[in-house]
Amino acid sequence: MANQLIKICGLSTPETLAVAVDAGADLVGFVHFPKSPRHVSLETAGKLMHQADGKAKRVILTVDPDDQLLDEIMTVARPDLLQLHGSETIERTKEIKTRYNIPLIKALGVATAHDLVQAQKFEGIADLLLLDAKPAPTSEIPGGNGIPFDWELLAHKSLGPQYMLSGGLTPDNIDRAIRLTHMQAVDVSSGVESSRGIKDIDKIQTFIANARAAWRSGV
Ligand SMILES: O=C(O)c1ccccc1N[C@@H]1O[C@H](COP(=O)(O)O)[C@@H](O)[C@H]1O
Repeated sequence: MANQLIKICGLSTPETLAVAVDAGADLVGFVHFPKSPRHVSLETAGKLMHQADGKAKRVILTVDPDDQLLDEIMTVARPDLLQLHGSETIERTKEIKTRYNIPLIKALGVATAHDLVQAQKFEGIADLLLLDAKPAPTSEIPGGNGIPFDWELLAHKSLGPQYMLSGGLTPDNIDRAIRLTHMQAVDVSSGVESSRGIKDIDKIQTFIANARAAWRSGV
């Protein structure tokens, strides 16, 4: 994979997937979590994955999956990477890595500097550590809520290339987010939608162009 990574998550149609891939997304994500407005069945995910084969790395996002679901994901959808976006512990993450031997993205909620210390404990266990805002207590879903956390927490850190920034990123704020945090990997879902769960072609293209421009300018 490239040094700088852009992941477009929550894709659910062939048209928007094609736009993301053509615009240069490095990773494309499919959400398999029934409470999400972006949920796709594993059969649909499998078809979308086939479409993106060889063009972008394909990610299935799940929340606290048990082994039965993971077995199904590996057989039916066959992703390149698995995103764990629940409260999977270090032990559970290690167990999944050992059992399935697949690159893992582990999402970690951030609200304070202490959360970054907690996130660092997953270094070397998951392949990418996705820093996301913590969901509101009333939220139905643990991510994909379009909420940013305080990027100033990352401003004077030099986190390695295994860290990925997410949470409330948009085409309008991605330049500032990259300049402030110096992150080399970013992930977006809500910020490239016209309404909840509906991806917007222009926003996908602009997000990717703006992220690449920020990195090109030397941050
Ligand atoms: O997108 C979802 O519906 C979703 C559901 C359950 C867990 C995570 C989900 N999305 C991920 O959340 C982050 C941030 O998203 P946003 O850009 O703030 O909307 C991102 O990694 C999505 O992949």
